[in-house]
Amino acid sequence: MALHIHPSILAADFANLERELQRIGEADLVHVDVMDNHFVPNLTLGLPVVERLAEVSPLPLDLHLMIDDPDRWAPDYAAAGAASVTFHAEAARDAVATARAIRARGVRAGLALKPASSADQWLPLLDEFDLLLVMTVEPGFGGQEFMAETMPKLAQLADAAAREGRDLRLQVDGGISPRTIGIAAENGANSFVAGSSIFGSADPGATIRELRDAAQRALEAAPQR
Ligand SMILES: O=C(CO)[C@H](O)[C@H](O)COP(=O)(O)O
Ligand SMILES: [Co+2]
Repeated sequence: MALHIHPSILAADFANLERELQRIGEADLVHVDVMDNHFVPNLTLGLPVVERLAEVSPLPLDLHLMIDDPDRWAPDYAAAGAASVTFHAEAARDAVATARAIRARGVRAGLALKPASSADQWLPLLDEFDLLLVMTVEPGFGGQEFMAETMPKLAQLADAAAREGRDLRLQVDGGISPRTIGIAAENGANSFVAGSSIFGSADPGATIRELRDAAQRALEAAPQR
C-alpha cells in the first residue's frame, strides 16, 4: 500500500482555508477535524464548511469526526463530498451499520480508536472498514506530544490486516513529525496525519516531502509483515 500524507487543517489559518489548501498541493488528502464540544472539549467546524471545502479543495477530503452520535451524522458527512469519513468507536452505537451507511454513499469508512481503546473487538470485523485510525494523542487538540505507547495496538492491527491480505489504510493522527513518523511506519501505519508540523513549517511542501521520505526509509528498514 502506498504511503499517504494528510495535512490536518486544524493547524491552518481558519480565516483563509482556501488559500491554505494551496500550500499543501504535494500531499495526498487533506484531513478535516470535525469537533462538537461534546465528544471532545473543543469545537471546530460542521457540515456547511465541509461542503464548501469539498467544492474548493484540489485534494480529496479525509474527515475525522470527533462527535457524539456519528450514527446520525456520518452519512451526511459522506454525502458532503468527502473521500473518507472516520468516526470514533467510543461514540458509535452501531459502528458496523454506520460504516455500511458511509460505504453505501461510495465513500471509504474509517474507525478511530482513542489511545486507551483496545483494538481486540474490531479484529474480526476489519472487512467492515476501509481505514483504521489509531489516535497517537488524546483527540481534541493539535500540537500535542506523540504517544509511543499506542504503537503495539497499531502493530496488532497491521499484523491482522497482513494475515487477512487486507489492503487496509492504517492511519496515525497526533504529534506526527519528521522525528516521529518513522516509528509509526515501522509499526504498520501507511496513512499519516500531520497538522502543526506541516502548517507550522515555512515550506509545507518541503516538510511533506521530508515526512514521506522518513516514512519510506523506516518502512524499507523494517522487517516485512
Ligand atoms: O485529530 C486531531 C486532534 O484531535 C488532529 O488531526 C491532530 O491533532 C493533528 O494535529 P498535530 O499534528 O498538531 O498533532
Ligand atoms: Co484528526
